[in-house]
Amino acid sequence: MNPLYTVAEIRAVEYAAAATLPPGALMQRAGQAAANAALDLLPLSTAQARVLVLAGPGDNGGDALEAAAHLSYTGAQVTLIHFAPAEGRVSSDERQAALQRAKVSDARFREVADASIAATEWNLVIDGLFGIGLKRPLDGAVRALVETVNQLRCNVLALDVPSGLDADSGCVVGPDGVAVHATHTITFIGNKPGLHTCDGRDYAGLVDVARLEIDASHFAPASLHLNDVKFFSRHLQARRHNSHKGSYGNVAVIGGARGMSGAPILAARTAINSGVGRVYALFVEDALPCDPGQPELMCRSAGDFELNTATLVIGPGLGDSSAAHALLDQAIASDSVLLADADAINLLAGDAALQTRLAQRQAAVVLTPHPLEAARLLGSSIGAVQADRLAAARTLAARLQAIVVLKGSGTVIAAPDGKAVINTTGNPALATAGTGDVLAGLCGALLAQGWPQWEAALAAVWLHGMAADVLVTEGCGPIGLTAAELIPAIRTALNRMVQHHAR
Ligand SMILES: NC(=O)C1=CN([C@@H]2O[C@H](COP(=O)(O)OP(=O)(O)OC[C@H]3O[C@@H](n4cnc5c(N)ncnc54)[C@H](O)[C@@H]3O)[C@@H](O)[C@H]2O)[C@@H](O)CC1
Ligand SMILES: [K+]
Repeated sequence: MNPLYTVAEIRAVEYAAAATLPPGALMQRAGQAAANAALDLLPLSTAQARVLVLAGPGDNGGDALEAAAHLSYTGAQVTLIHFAPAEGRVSSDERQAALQRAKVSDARFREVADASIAATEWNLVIDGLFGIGLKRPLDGAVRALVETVNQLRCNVLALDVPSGLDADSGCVVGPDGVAVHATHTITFIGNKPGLHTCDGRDYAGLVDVARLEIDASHFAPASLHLNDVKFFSRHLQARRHNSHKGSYGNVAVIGGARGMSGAPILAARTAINSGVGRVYALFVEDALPCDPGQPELMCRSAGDFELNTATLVIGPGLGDSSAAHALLDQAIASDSVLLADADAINLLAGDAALQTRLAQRQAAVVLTPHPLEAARLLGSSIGAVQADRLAAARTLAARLQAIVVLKGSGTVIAAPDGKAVINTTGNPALATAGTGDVLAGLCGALLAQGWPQWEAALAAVWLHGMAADVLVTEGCGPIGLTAAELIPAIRTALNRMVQHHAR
């Protein structure tokens, strides 16, 4: 189910597989797969197609050379920019063989200066500059070339990884780095986390995996996957006729410092629209008498509530007052399932003893930090969290013995045992105020309806992103989508999924 592999794991598979195959077989298969992917992106009559192939100094360049030779035999007009290995470095044997094949093909080798890159109407660019062997930021002539290619308006097919992107972390390498902006990526042997999180989604475009016919026995079990409905679909249960509101749990959202009452309202509205039997909106200060837009919510002062009677979603607009701190303390001490978001995470970051007690809780805990909140908890910086989002989420999950949902492009969900998932739904419409409150309310709703914490987190993140994706296709975003608009879209997505999956 959509496993993801680190560079070290891919190298191990490659090493084991290569030992059982004729020399060069994997590169030849990669080149053939790349050519096939390129043909899918070209006009039917390839004779007129102009293809620019960039071949770097390593084996990623070898894949590009193989692909260039194949494409030239289809009649495409292939221009090849070839970077030889740096002085003192030798080509692998398979790369040398690929170079010979490209040289005897109809592909035309050109220097960058003679290729009229910016002035030509290319049908496709193939990026085979660097793959998983990238070691440092792109600079010099290669950087200038990538900047020129990024100005072109045609499709760009990256081989294995868009050059300049780190395959493990999804970061563009370097403080002021550049990377190829691909519209499509064909990645080899196995899928890679860096194509799906941090900058990855912006640079990789549509990702396809070419396994290169490697036998399954060479792959170790993966601890990292892309999110998939199959991971949580068995919890999408049809409702029984003989049920009542007590059958679907209680959620209490705790937050709403002065001036911040919208945050718990958004979370609470999401919870009631996601199927919870009873939802309380609890305010640390100045409780609203009711929510006229959602009168089903019970609005109360947080201090008067018996915390053991509901799944607790604490944090939206909670603030950092001593009353807020005391509420978090009591919530952690309660026996209830607990989701901590936003200000609850900030308060936790400043109180090591509370973190220890959170880690020792018997009842389930889910945390939903964005990168800054995660950085506060880790005592690091946003830059450090984003540089390795998987490590940040896994470290927090292990330390706090909680499911951690590290939000952002390619949200990472991590468990204390190290397993992790990267989400695939969602889009930049979610980069607006209140969407985190909606996610917290949705996840709390699933927890209150009896979902285990891991599956609740996976489903909540998936549905939240899917609702945004549907709204964008309807023209409600990505510009100007509001968090409240997600709520009915989440309800529709949840009901459709239950209709589809439940027995
Ligand atoms: N070896 C094999 O069996 C296979 C390799 N494959 C391809 O090989 C790739 C990995 O090949 P390599 O390990 O040679 O690595 P790359 O081709 O990604 O690049 C490594 C080369 O680039 C240099 N380099 C790294 N960063 C640089 C930078 N910023 N500026 C200038 N030079 C830089 C390195 O010194 C090295 O010479 C994969 O991504 C994949 O595309 C595939 O063909 C599958 C099979
Ligand atoms: K590449």
